[in-house]
Amino acid sequence: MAEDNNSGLISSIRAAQRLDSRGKPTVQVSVTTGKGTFTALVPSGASVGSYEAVEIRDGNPKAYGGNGVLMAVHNVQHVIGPVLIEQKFDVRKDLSKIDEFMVKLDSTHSKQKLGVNAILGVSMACARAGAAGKDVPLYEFLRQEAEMEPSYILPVPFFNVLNGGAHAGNSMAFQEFMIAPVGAEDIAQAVQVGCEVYQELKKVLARKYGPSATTIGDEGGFAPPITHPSEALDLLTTAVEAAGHTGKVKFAIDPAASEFFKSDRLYDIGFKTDRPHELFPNQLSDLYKQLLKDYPIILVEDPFSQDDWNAWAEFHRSCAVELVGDDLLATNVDRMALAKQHDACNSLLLKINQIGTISEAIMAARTASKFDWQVFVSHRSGETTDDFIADLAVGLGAGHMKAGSPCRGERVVKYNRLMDIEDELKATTKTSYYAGPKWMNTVYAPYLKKVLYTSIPFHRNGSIVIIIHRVHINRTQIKSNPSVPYTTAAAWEKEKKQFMILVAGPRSPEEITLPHTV
Ligand SMILES: C=C(OP(=O)(O)O)C(=O)O
Repeated sequence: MAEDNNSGLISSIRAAQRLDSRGKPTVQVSVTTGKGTFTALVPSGASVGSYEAVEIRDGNPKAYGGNGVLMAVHNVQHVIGPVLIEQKFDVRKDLSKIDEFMVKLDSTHSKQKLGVNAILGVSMACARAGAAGKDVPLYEFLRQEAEMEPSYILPVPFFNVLNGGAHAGNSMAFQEFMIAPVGAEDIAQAVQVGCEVYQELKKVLARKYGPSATTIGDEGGFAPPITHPSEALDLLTTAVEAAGHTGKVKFAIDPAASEFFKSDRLYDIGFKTDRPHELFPNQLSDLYKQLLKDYPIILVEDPFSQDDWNAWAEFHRSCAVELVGDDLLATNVDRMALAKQHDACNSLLLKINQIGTISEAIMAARTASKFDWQVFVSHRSGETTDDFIADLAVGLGAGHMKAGSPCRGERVVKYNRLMDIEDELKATTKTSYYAGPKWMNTVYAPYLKKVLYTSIPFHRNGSIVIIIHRVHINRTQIKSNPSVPYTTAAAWEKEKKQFMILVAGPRSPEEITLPHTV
């Protein structure tokens, strides 16, 4: 019994200043229990939204240009650590209590007193210690914390292969151009497809712009000398074709529009050049709609600034695409409630350091489910070699995750972890599947009433295809059995009398025509 207690009780919490992928200091936290010592590293963003929790930097110009995090390290070791240990929390079952305790200890809305970089490190390390205490993998621990179904969805990886915006020194205003191998069979194949397209893209860029165009941005994507988004999407189209993966790969964009929003409601997509190119929200919206028409884009993140509610709502009303709120939502349930009121989006970008504790991130994911939104798990541009978010994406059954390009250690560590999890799950009798079209339930829109968990809706032959993993029927949550997907209209015809399902991704059933075969 004593040993059992030791598995969950914290005996020490230590912190140290380490580096992130931009060579900027970050916080490392190590939590020790009877099961060992469990360490976590905290990520950091560049395009940081106004509603994010606040990280503490020392501001001493003589050390790391003011970016040191010794104060946050001090807060972990001398403020949070001692009182948390005193509480005798059991990390196996008390993660939400631990997180709540730290939130109260900080007492500010944005965690600016102790620093989100201090609090998050403790929360992550405690989750790891909790998993070890329960003798389960981290994804399983997080799944239980989130009270998810006991089946495992391996997320579609969204590789950010062309970088712009605040993440690269080129003239491209839009921050991210992602490829999503939705047509792969499993994670291993998705990673292979992503890598093959990435390598072809490198050759295409070298041929077109010379070898210097293959230098990379903060997230490991290339940063060629291009300015218009259609140039980027043409390059992706060519690379996908050259890699022989046409049809298997869809695209996603993150303009990160708060970065080029000007106070007078204008967006300047020339902001990285000496020639301003200012657009009103409706003009920017038209540009996106044209891109959606011309390319197989299945997801758009932050197309407008974080407070431009009208632009978000209008775009959401008029476009059948996964519309993700990043700066807009800041992984914050209050912001999510506001967005729901405005009907501004249909998907949550989930970044753990935007909110600052794992329990609050899980609550944001659960709130997204309640709203019938998608959850898109995300890294930060200033990442670390910590692979925590791969387990989180599986634990939450999020269906998709972005962690940059398949290049640079801090990015590939997440994709490698997903492949490890997949291998591990395949070796068990547990139900697991890749959130790609192999498991697609293709159904007729008029019969769709409420989907709780889908993968990303995507276009095929001019129609929108939705993968349904979990649905609500008369308020009862049921799982679609992944081994028996509704692959034909006839199969669905049989089931539709029992199932009333509502489309979560696209705007409304009326706007959708679905094909009836996979
Ligand atoms: C990952 C992103 O970048 P950053 O971490 O700089 O916010 C993003 O904007 O989605």
